[in-house]
Amino acid sequence: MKIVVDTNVPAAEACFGALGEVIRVPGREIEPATLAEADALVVRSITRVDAALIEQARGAGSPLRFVGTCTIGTDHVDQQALADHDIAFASAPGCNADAVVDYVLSSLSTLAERQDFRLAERRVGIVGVGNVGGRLLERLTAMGIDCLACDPPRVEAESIEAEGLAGFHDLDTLIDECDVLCLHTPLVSEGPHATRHLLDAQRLAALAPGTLLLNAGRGDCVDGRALRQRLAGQGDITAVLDVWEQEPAIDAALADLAAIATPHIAGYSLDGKLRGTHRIYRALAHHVGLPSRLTLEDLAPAPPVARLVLEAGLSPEEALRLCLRAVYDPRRDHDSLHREARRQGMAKGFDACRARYPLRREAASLELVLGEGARELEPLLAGAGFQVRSELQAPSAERPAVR
Ligand SMILES: NC(=O)C1=CN([C@@H]2O[C@H](COP(=O)(O)OP(=O)(O)OC[C@H]3O[C@@H](n4cnc5c(N)ncnc54)[C@H](O)[C@@H]3O)[C@@H](O)[C@H]2O)C=CC1
Ligand SMILES: O=C(O)C(=O)[C@H](O)COP(=O)(O)O
Repeated sequence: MKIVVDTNVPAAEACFGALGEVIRVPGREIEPATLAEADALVVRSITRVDAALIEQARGAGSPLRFVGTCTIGTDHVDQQALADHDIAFASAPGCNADAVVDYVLSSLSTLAERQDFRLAERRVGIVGVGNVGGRLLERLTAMGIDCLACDPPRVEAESIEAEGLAGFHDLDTLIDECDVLCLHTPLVSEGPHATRHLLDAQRLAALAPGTLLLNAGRGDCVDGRALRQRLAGQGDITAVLDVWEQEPAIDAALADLAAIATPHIAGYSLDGKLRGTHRIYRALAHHVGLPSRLTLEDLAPAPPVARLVLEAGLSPEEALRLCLRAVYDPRRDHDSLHREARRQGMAKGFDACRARYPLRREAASLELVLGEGARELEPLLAGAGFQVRSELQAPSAERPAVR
């Protein structure tokens, strides 16, 4: 079996090599000719697996019978076209959701320092309460932060009482009542809950001065032109943008105006990427009737920063920021996007940052040991997703490296 795999998929040789011959191809270079002899295709989100790719590959005799994307989002895959050609499909729901939540928490904490506010005094609106938004809601609530949630498709599909969704609100209520708006919606082009330009010019104009807008869903969910105009004109709101229209050739002027601008890496923890690879490895093995013996734990190395000891002297805000930055500091990715864009132009720079992404682990991989004087930080830091123990307890027997 020949398996074409995007070069940005980690551990592909270890996983897919056990099932067949692995052929590495950069995601943006995958075209019909690449699939001439491929039985399986494994991508991330930058490869458009559309009807044209499938029809031309099949027309030229490609034996393709499986496509897997090691990502949460599936908007780059035309699933109907795959079904029409009897090609199986798998994705990796939730694989990097915790990494995105780390990104959000660390970005908010960084802006709280820069703009001198206390996160605990802000109300956060979460739009799209699935794997990412749901975990964000859980962690923020556990940290004692007031949140409002918006997810009309869920409210419509589920029984409100049974699922405890009574506290959900519509988007315009979040816009009116929240200081921070976090977007975690998929890109849906059609239908009653379409998300393309969900934040359009009108909604962007309705954001109160001082609002902090964070988009880590899909770039097309926000009207980038209107956002650029609001930021350039009034300059009274703050934007944290990880996703963009027309990646990788994104609007450089918008990137300059964003307080934190990153190249679609919110989910780029090693843990998240390995979970994605491993899910697709298992799906492909199942599809071809082979055993999948490798476990996720086989793939993940020990985290480089395994433990921090906190003693008295830090405010809750300082402690939170320090611990979040020990796993992820968004300023690094913001700086590297701007540096690489200056060096090689935006499109190449954007992709270069993603291709050479430094090692990053998730909050759950870091153990925090609280000394006597730091005990009161426990609810905040455990709520933020760290493993927390007090000095007097025995060390935890086993570290959950990747789950
Ligand atoms: N920036 C990054 O690196 C990453 C971005 N993503 C993006 O985040 C999206 C969300 O990820 P998950 O939470 O794992 O997906 P999910 O499918 O678990 O949840 C998405 C939620 O959005 C809701 N939704 C759909 N349309 C909506 C609308 N019009 N208004 C409000 N809510 C709406 C859905 O009902 C669902 O509950 C992915 O589809 C992907 O596009 C995911 C991972 C990494
Ligand atoms: O999982 C998703 O959905 C994402 O957005 C990915 O984390 C993005 O990673 P790439 O596909 O751009 O490598």
